[in-house]
Amino acid sequence: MTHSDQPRPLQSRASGPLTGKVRVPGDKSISHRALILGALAVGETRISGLLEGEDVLNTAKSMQALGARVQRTGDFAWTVNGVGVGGFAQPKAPLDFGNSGTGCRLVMGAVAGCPISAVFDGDASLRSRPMRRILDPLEKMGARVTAGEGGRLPLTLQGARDPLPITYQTPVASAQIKSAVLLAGLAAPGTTTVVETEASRDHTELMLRHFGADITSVQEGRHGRRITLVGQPELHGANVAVPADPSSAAFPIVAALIVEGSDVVLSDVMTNPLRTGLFTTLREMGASIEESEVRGDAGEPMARLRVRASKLRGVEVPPERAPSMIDEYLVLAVAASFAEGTTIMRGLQELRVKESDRLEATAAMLRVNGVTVEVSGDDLIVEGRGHVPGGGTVATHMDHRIAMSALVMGCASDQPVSVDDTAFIATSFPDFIPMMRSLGADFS
Ligand SMILES: O=C(O)C1=C[C@@H](OP(=O)(O)O)[C@@H](O)[C@H](O)C1
Ligand SMILES: C=C(OP(=O)(O)O)C(=O)O
Repeated sequence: MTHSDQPRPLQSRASGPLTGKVRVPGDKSISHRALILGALAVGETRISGLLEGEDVLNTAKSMQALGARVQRTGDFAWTVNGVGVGGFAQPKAPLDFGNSGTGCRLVMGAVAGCPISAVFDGDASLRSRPMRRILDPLEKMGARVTAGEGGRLPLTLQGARDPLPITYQTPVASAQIKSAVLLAGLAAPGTTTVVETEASRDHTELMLRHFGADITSVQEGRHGRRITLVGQPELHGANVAVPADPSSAAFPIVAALIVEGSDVVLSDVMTNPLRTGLFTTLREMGASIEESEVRGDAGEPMARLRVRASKLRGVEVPPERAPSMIDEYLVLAVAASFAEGTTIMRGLQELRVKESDRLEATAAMLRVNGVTVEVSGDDLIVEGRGHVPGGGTVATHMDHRIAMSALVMGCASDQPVSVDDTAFIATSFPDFIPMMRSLGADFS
């Protein structure tokens, strides 16, 4: 487990305009994948801009424990010398993924295609999250699992000696399920197919192609995808430049929108359309977010974003947008609290199985700060009044995104907003507090 320290509370109070230019850290999803694919490739992978947050560092450690050589060569610069598809060694100790669902679930997929056994574990938050959604397809591919009730961590996964290729329809839109199946499918002969009715982030597909795999993705139905991977490729080491994480950028963006007079620039923000639902929604609410310097690397687009304080209005966010902004609803709810009018966010059932029950935790964060909010089934309804009273203490429940969202809320609320613990921010955005202070935020 990663956090045994005392909780680190913090208070956020209204400040003058936020101004300046920042680059938020590397994308978390891409960072995990670069380490894992580097470990499954033959030869050297050089990664620049890696997110050096606890979640990703735990994935790096697990790759090392499975036999890859992982080295830090400079600031955010890492090399991985891989073992080849199916080549993981038996780890000598349990693999500890801390707070990270992505690291744990993707590595389960990679291990499922190797004839080794590994124990997977994590912190109290990760131990409470569902793993059956990953274990079910991996068992179909030949892996064997010994787990506690409901397939929770800690669990032992015995990879398949002769993994079977499968066609798998994901039960929920989840890039973690899709990626686990594809990573296991690398070691299987023939083709592994994943069908999703709602497209989820496609970083695994893009990066597999970049490392030399034969993988195709075609539209399936209105919003879905059918992804087909040819098994047993020789992946070759590659260079990966990790763009800035749009899910981390979301926090300074919303802060700039709600603090009067703000003008903030964010460089290299990844703008993969399967990740930009928040930007679409904020623009519908009236946000001024200008894109320039648009470019791409290894299939991942990125841009410079200029964000200026804006008068926001309430909107309705359709359920089919959820996969492209699944981690951003917490901070969207903060923006919605400062808007004029009602914001309805539909189809948020997946928020209940993140680092915390984010649907209830978001509602509690707003309520304790004087915002009228309702959870109705899987929908979140926020009554925006153009200002937020604040004055509350937010329970973060081992969840980095609750802590950061609450601190953003305090940047413009009438009274300061307190959070009970900022320690988990280090899982995804270690420099969040100093970076926000550099823009002018008042955290103390
Ligand atoms: O594949 C990924 O990198 C991620 C997928 C999403 O989870 P689900 O696959 O559970 O939707 C997201 O919430 C998580 O932060 C990162
Ligand atoms: C859900 C998240 O991550 P994970 O599933 O990797 O724990 C997140 O970062 O918001």
